[in-house]
Amino acid sequence: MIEIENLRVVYGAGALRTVAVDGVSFGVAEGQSFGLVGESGSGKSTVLRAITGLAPVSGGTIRVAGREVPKRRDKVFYSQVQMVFQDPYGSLHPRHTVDQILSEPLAIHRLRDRKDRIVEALRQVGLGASFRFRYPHQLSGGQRQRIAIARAIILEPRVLLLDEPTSALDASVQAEILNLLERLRAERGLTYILVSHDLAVVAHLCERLLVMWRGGAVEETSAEALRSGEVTSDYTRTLIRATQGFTRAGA
Ligand SMILES: Nc1ncnc2c1ncn2[C@@H]1O[C@H](COP(=O)(O)OP(=O)(O)OP(=O)(O)O)[C@@H](O)[C@H]1O
Repeated sequence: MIEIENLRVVYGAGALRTVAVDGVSFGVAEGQSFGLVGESGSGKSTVLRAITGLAPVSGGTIRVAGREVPKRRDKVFYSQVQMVFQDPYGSLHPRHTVDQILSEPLAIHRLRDRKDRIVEALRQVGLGASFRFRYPHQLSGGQRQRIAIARAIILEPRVLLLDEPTSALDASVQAEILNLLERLRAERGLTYILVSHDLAVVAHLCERLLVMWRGGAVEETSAEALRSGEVTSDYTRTLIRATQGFTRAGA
């Protein structure tokens, strides 16, 4: 479903030039959940932003469902690929109701039956129809993230790019959102790429993952190998040790 080959992303120029991602390659089969892990600044978010057209790709190729993505991502791309960000408050327009927030992608894609689609998307994320008339500040953090997920699935995409989707939430709400994401993937055959600094979250949701360091790929491995410690690189071993609670959560 997704093929990334030799991806390179360079921000800025001159003294401000930063090579954020260099020579990263991986593939994700349809229906699979793939994790990107690594310390802060390793380039995880940049990979997602490059796929969705929010970061400057200066080398390599990105294919979605066999098609190389066009330089300017088009409607076909956004009907296949949607992104969920870490901070649901920042990503939802504060003066728009849930109805307006969920209507926007439907209007852009000229889809009919908007009310029915909105009520159905709310149902899918476990919220009732009355939530249509609320503003983001009238929602809890978990409900806001459910709205962000509803907005991402309302166009019925095949791929969700999840950038730290539970990091801003309390532990109990985190678990609810992870369960919701797992259920949606199972029901809809969605393909996920999940960025998280939390190895327990990645091991819970993903079968395979790529460990990144300073913009490069350290190793591709499985959640199973993470849990049992059967990884090949010293860096991954250090990352496992540094992640507090991982052994507990993964045990
Ligand atoms: N818009 C930008 N302009 C310039 N440099 C950027 C920009 N966004 C990210 N970078 C740089 O690119 C590198 C990778 O950042 P990125 O956000 O992808 O890392 P990350 O692994 O997702 O980290 P975190 O978990 O802290 O978000 C960092 O050195 C960062 O400073």
